[in-house]
Amino acid sequence: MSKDLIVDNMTVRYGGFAALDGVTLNVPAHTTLGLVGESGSGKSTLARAVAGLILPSEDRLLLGDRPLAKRRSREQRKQIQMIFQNPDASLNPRHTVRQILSEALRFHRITQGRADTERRSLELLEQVKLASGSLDRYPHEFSGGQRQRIAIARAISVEPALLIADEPTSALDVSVQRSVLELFRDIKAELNLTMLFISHDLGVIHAVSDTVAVMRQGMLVEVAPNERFFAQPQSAYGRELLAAVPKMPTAGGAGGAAR
Ligand SMILES: Nc1ncnc2c1ncn2[C@@H]1O[C@H](COP(=O)(O)OP(=O)(O)OP(=O)(O)O)[C@@H](O)[C@H]1O
Repeated sequence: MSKDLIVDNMTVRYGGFAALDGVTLNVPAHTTLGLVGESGSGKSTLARAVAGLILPSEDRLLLGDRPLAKRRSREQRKQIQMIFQNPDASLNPRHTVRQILSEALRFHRITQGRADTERRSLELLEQVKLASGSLDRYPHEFSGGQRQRIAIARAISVEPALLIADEPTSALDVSVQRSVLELFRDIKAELNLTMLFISHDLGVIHAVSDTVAVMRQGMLVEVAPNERFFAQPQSAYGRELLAAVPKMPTAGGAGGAAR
């Protein structure tokens, strides 16, 4: 079940340096927050801290009405799944797709028994538009876009409340990027997910986000509804980012079409 994400005053320090400096944001259930900002602004740090992969120095973090513990329980780990720029980060190269999916399904007790796991694995492949024959293949036998689809199948297999995608299309070429963005749009609609979607590419952010958050030097400088941000950014830095894009995609282009 999809849930609101509430990040209240989150700070992450590396030594004396605050990579994340008192970030507060709210992602309502069933919506996608697109997080944009230059390299080093703290986007991945925020994603990793929300996912529980790094420990914030200070914060209050809620998913639904439940605070997330510093040491996450199995249930809490299940509720937040993450997709990385490089799908290989979450795919064991020595495991077939069947093993990758069944391991996640069994660990989080989503399915019971071999037949149930097989049935659900096939459903997942269909959901991410991969052929059923993919189950017996290894990650290296797929293209980069297909591997990202396997990583997405693995992430949604455990029925998360929140999906975090950190530059999930940045390593893909443009045509593949578009089809993976369409997949994100489809699964968000089908599964009613809450999503935190990170990209330095404003076209991608325009395509997937309900709300846009702009990050700079570990702080949020603007949070606005998608249309409003792209029509009239309020922050000087938001205006700078938009001005740096040669030409925004039109309704028929990658941005508009994948919405
Ligand atoms: N483990 C670490 N130790 C020390 N500093 C770190 C560590 N991880 C990140 N940083 C620093 O924290 C800041 C934010 O990094 P982060 O990766 O979150 O930025 P980002 O916006 O995701 O950048 P990019 O778009 O390049 O991935 C950067 O200055 C980075 O050098």
